[in-house]
Amino acid sequence: MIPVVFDLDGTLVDSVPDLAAALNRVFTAEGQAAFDLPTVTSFVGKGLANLVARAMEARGLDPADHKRLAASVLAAYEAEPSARTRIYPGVTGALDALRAKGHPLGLCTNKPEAAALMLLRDLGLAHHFDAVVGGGRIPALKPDPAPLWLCIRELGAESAIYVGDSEVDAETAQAARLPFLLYTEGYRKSPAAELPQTAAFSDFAELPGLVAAQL
Ligand SMILES: O=C(O)COP(=O)(O)O
Ligand SMILES: [Mg+2]
Repeated sequence: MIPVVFDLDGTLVDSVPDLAAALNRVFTAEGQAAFDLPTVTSFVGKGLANLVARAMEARGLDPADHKRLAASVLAAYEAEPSARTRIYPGVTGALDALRAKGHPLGLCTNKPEAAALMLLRDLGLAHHFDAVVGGGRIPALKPDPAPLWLCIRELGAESAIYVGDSEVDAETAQAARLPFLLYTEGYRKSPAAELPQTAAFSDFAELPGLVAAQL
């Protein structure tokens, strides 16, 4: 049975409140103003180091401080990755239904892998996934398709259906030439119709049917 591989932030979970808490803890300690949630949301998608770079740019900080600030934000995030993070409605039921049909499930996120694993464990999602590839495992990040292919290989497969929420995910699937199912309620910046996609859904109850339609 073909595997289904999921993105994490903005697809399975709304994690921005914890990302914002970690970012703001470090930035306010530096004497900088805190960011609101929509602004932090606009920084998400290409990993935590990139999120910190975008935040530094917004506050006009010296890029020479990036390594130090990125390490501080990662430490703050790893200390509390899940307290404010919520699973989107219907996710658990959809994962159960796909597994019951025999689909191996994978997770491919740009979030640093250790933090992603902590988050999955804290929210009781870890047991659903047969392979998890996060940021830092290999040098490449999505939209480079290499992390997605690594996840698919770890599932013992040569193809998959990819499910994500963002421009980065759509580009990743396109580069990999794999079917892409777009979750429309995540952190996408442009209109859903503008992203290359196989199909889109706004409710996880629709996902098992959409996957079945690809077979
Ligand atoms: O960490 C990010 O920037 C985005 O993470 P994602 O790949 O799970 O959406
Ligand atoms: Mg995402």
